[in-house]
Amino acid sequence: MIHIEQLHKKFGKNKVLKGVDLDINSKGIIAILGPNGSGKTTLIKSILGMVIPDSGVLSVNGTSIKKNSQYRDQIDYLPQIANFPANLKVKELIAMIKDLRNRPGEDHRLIQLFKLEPFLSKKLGNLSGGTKQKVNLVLALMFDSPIIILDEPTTGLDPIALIHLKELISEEKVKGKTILITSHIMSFVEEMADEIVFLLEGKVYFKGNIGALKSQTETTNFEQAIANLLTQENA
Ligand SMILES: Nc1ncnc2c1ncn2[C@@H]1O[C@H](COP(=O)(O)OP(=O)(O)OP(=O)(O)O)[C@@H](O)[C@H]1O
Repeated sequence: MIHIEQLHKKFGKNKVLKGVDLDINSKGIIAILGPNGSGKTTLIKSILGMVIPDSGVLSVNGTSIKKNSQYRDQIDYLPQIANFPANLKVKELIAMIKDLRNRPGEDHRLIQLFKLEPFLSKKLGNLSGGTKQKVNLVLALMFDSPIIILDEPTTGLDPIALIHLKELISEEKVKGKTILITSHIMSFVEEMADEIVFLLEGKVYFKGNIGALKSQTETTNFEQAIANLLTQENA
């Protein structure tokens, strides 16, 4: 489904990805974890064609993504920081994105779920951070694509919205989708993820399920297991 081989990316002298090898063939929820600045967003953006790697192989569904943009229609993406045009109204942005993707979207259900009706005629620049994130989620989840990539989806959400988000992600998983998620909220990851990919020093340092991670790091506490991975690296 997603095949990555020896992916390298540097920004100036900053070598961020230093030979990432990663195959994602399974359906379900894959959490991409790693310390701040470890290259999670860079990796995600490389898959999306938003960052051009310096070298390496990257293919989605068997087709190299080089000079190819068609594959992106198979992916729904939630960016970590949504830079919405401040003067646009929420309903105008939703209509614009539906128009751009030229596909019907399930926006009404998501608007209802996140109780966004009172905000539809408000300008994006006037919304709170959490409300902006709910709009971000509507835009990412309203299309029915087989691959979903969510960069820090829980940011700013209140507990009710977080419950709805978890339900939505679980529904997509049941439909047989592949869902890549980055998050620093370990309780969220432990509850949701089928598989962990841990980036460190520009490479995939660990890939496996939570049980394997816990046994490798000799702890039953997930947060501690992640901390132990880092200590193992420094040992
Ligand atoms: N467009 C860019 N130009 C220059 N440096 C960049 C650019 N994008 C990312 N970087 C650098 O690449 C490194 C990795 O950033 P990235 O956002 O991929 O990390 P991350 O693992 O997603 O971090 P976080 O957990 O903080 O979100 C950082 O040092 C960052 O400053």
